[in-house]
Amino acid sequence: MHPHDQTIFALSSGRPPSAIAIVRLSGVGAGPALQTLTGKLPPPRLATRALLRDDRGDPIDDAVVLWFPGPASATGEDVAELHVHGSRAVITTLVSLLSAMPQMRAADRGEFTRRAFENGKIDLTEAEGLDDLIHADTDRQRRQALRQLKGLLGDKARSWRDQIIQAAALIEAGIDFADEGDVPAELIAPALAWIRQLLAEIEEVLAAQGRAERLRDGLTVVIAGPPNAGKSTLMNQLARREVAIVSPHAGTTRDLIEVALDLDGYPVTVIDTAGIRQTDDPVEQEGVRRARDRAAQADLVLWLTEDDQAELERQTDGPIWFVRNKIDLMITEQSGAISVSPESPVFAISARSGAGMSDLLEALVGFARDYFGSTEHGLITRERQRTLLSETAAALRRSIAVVDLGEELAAEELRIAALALGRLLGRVDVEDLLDVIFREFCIGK
Ligand SMILES: Nc1nc2c(ncn2[C@@H]2O[C@H](COP(=O)(O)OP(=O)(O)OP(=O)(O)O)[C@@H](O)[C@H]2O)c(=O)[nH]1
Ligand SMILES: [K+]
Ligand SMILES: [Mg+2]
Repeated sequence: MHPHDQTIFALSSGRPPSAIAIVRLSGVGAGPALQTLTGKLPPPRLATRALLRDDRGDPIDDAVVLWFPGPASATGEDVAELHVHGSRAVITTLVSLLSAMPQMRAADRGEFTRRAFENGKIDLTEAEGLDDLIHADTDRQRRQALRQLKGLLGDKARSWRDQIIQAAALIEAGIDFADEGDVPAELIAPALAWIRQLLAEIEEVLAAQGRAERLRDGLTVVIAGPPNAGKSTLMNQLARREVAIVSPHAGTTRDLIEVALDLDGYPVTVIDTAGIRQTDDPVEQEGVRRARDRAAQADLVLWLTEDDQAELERQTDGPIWFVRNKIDLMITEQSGAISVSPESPVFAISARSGAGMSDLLEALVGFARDYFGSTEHGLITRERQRTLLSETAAALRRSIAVVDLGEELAAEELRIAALALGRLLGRVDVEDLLDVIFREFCIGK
């Protein structure tokens, strides 16, 4: 336990006004605060109606309060929740009353979760899962975050760490036995077999990753092409609202315009760009420069033109789909996927009428499916986790490689492997890291 002398509080629900607002408190002062506001402590873990009063005894609000005495609470400390009416006036009054109480202050970002972590309620991978869950935009992201929150990676890491420590103990026992000469092979062989088995498991998890990290970040699709091709019109079609200005004037779009889409559960960011052409207008030149830059970093470029002879400008080594627009103006109106060659498909659409859009959307969903792959079993969702797991695997590999040179060297590598897993779980020297991780959280979480 890391007892904090400060009690923290925060508005844990969204921005007021709202129907109901939840103010959460954690720390030794949570009980006294509840008592001061309501006159008495309610029974634990039971939603209880109570009239909140200020320090002069004037009523603030008719509320529902909850009392979770520690350590059986979310943070491991005493926790109180005040469910009040979500008006700015009620919340302001409540916050100023709480702030005036001794040893009581507003919580930093993620501070409730940090206390839960410090009190051993969750490990670091679960904290990361919690953060992902709060920020999940799509269903697939939500499911992935929930897997992490359930501690699947944490459970694995804990079990690997315990086994590595046991394998190291086997080897070290051998070293102690062998006062002179070599450690008996009967002790080393099973330890080595065990390490190989663990290495294989970790490598399997590492191989399945990458995809899961992608799901966190999403896929970027850039719409590029010559001016007036209808890029902004297509953008609006995909977004199903008027995010970008459309006009017959060539050079309308200058800035990059982004929308976040949920394509069949996959998070996709679509970016509309300035029409690419030679121009003397310095503002438009800057727009063209940004368009080229962004296209070069895209996971997929939709090169939109209204002329099927048009030159495709290749700014990226990545995939480019050729999309011919304004087919409503053509005599032969073939719409949809014209060529289904997977490397360079060609589509014909009318961004204005929507003709051919369903084929294009279907192809985009297919692209997203391939890009993200099967994420159902991905356990790693962050660079931090991948780096530490790779370090673990590397140390295990080295321990196998050096065992012939000396058992002490192998045991040392195993300690390094166990340490990396300890960091993954947040058990060892991660103090500096904690600030970085929890700063990303919401206030009140
Ligand atoms: N007939 C027809 N007109 C279209 C279609 N798509 C876009 N337009 C028209 O083409 C003109 C240019 O459309 P925008 O969406 O502004 O084109 P843009 O590529 O974003 O243009 P810039 O931002 O200037 O590069 C507008 O007048 C649109 O209404 C289409 O499918 N059919
Ligand atoms: K335009
Ligand atoms: Mg435009």
